[in-house]
Amino acid sequence: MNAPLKPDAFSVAAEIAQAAEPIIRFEKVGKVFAGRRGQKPVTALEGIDLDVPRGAIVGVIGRSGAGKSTLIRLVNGLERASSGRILIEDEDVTGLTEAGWRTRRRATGMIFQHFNLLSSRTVFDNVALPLEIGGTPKAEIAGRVEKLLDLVGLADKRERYPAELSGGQKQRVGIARALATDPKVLLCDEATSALDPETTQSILALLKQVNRELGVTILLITHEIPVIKEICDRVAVIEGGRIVEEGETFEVFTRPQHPTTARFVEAVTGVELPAHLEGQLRETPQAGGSTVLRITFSGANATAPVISRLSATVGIDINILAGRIDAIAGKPFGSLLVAIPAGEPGVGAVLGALKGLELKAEVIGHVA
Ligand SMILES: Nc1ncnc2c1ncn2[C@@H]1O[C@H](COP(=O)(O)OP(=O)(O)OP(=O)(O)O)[C@@H](O)[C@H]1O
Repeated sequence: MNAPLKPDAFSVAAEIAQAAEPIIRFEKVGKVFAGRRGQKPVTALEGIDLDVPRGAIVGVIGRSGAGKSTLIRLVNGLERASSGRILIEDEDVTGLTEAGWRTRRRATGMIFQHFNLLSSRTVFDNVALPLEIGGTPKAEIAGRVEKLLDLVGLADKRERYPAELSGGQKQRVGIARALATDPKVLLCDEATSALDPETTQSILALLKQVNRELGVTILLITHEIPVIKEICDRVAVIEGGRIVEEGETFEVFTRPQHPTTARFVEAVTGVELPAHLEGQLRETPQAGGSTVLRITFSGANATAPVISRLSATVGIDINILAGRIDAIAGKPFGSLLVAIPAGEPGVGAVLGALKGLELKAEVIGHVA
């Protein structure tokens, strides 16, 4: 009898390839809307190259009119690409017929900003709808819907109508309905934009649970950077119909390359000087004054007692002016603004010690 196969280098590599394999791939995708009544055509998307790895949560962020809705609508056939190709699970969907899309959409759930529930149907019947349309037997539908309502925490609301629910509860129904056909991909179109911050957090936690526990890949579009920070493994920044930056959320947030990205992430990573000091900031050191440094922490360093270590190493007083520590895609990241005595040896010694601790530091100015 053959010995059971052990994992070898090849199967490990295959597993890694599998993990990175895109479930959705955009290849040079463009979308031009024909101009209406003598208007010029509108180029909504141009040269979009984007991979959505299987099992990941990928966010696309951009301002109003950047092309986000058009991009996500291409993935379930609500819009058709004008150029390029879109592959879903290796199937080129660019030229699919409407009948082809009907089958394909069963593998792609979608949730919406305004929930799009049927007001005349109960919670149970809203969730059951995609299964009824797909011809699932009634007995099977009941079991499936019960499970989904348990998952989204609405088992006790099954006989309620949408008008009797809060926004967060409506979105939970939307999520249950989108998962009814057991899709591999969930598309989220500004799913939390109509919700208050606390409800947003609970819906994001549910989406993360759906991703991690059911293995559903999530592609979401949003104009809210906290949404990306909270749950996305990867982020693409879109502007004027083009992706201007794309990568792992933590990398993009901590080292933004494009000015648009920098502006977005500033809102969640930036730290500002107190107003009374901001006005006093000068480019040159002031005699007897202080130098203001921005220190950036990430990963393991973000939770280390850096300031006390630094103070002990260089033997000078470090005054904390402002700071923020947060988690980006689950990893700690922080910024501190500190003041140290101006001139040498203080500044040089502190910068040297920070480098030794693998922390990023920059002088942002001087105060009297
Ligand atoms: N059906 C359409 N016909 C003509 N132009 C369109 C159509 N749909 C979108 N556009 C245009 O395409 C561009 C991108 O629009 P899109 O709705 O994708 O942006 P968005 O980033 O989702 O914006 P918002 O957040 O405001 O919804 C805009 O200039 C928009 O006016």
